[in-house]
Amino acid sequence: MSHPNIVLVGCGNMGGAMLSGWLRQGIAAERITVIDPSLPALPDGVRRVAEPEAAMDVPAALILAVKPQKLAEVAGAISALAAPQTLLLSVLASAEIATLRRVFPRAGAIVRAVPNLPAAIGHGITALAGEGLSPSHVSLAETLCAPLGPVEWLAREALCDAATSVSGCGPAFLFRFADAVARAGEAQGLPRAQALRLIAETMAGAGAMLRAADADPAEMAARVASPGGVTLAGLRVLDEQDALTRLIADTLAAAAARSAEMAAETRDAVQG
Ligand SMILES: NC(=O)C1=CN([C@@H]2O[C@H](COP(=O)(O)OP(=O)(O)OC[C@H]3O[C@@H](n4cnc5c(N)ncnc54)[C@H](O)[C@@H]3O)[C@@H](O)[C@H]2O)C=CC1
Ligand SMILES: O=C(O)[C@@H]1CCC=N1
Repeated sequence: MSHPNIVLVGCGNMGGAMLSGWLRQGIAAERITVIDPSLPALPDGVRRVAEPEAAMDVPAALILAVKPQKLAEVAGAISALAAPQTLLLSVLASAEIATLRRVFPRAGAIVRAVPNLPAAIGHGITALAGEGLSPSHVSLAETLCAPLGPVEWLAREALCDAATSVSGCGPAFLFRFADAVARAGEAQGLPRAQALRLIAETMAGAGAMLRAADADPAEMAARVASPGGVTLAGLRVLDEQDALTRLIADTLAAAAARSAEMAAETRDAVQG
């Protein structure tokens, strides 16, 4: 199979996870160039430059993985790399396709991706959005994101804020939950490290069951809770006045609102 040539702009947490995934998937290192002024250490064969060079070939895929605040700064330097034969794939939270189109007017197609941190170990999930894409652009976007874990296409770009709040930020919310459980377990006498091992495996196991089963999470909880038993006593606390549901709704609403706000900031920075 011939591999696309790829230019990755920004090789931190997310760009680094994507790069590892492509190499694991068998994409030849020689086909990949990383542009990052911090010049991170890279696997053998991957080309590394601090800034774009005049003689650089136009890539089949240009991946943007810098912080959203850097978009205006990087765009000037790399916009020539996004040509009509190029798929621009951006993982920037809150950079709208219209904003990206404004700074990359010649790009053949633009896809907005919402990945998450477990991508670093191949267990992420990536939500994608794009309009008017050709089958080959859809296929290339999926090839680029598949090494990170499953890929989901969103029905419309406007759902990116919601996807960011659910799965983009989701690992942070679950890490907080694990921390709270470990603290509570510790208060009941368990060593913290052991409490963390217990909750980490419990989250992984419950997640695997949720993914595999055709059941609703409420039914899954009911399978754990024996009538008059221990789980029910705990669930009553979570369910009292919908405490957990309301806390999570407020948490995700705050994240989605910030995502929309950042989209406006990024739009303004680019227009500025
Ligand atoms: N970390 C996460 O869980 C998620 C991150 N994202 C998005 O991924 C993007 C990257 O986030 P992280 O990887 O966490 O950030 P990071 O800070 O780990 O990586 C950013 C990289 O960009 C590089 N960089 C800075 N200026 C540059 C320039 N002018 N040209 C090229 N490279 C430059 C930095 O040296 C760094 O290596 C962000 O836009 C974020 O919204 C999206 C979903 C989840
Ligand atoms: O916190 C952020 O802005 C990014 C987007 C989702 C996860 N990290």
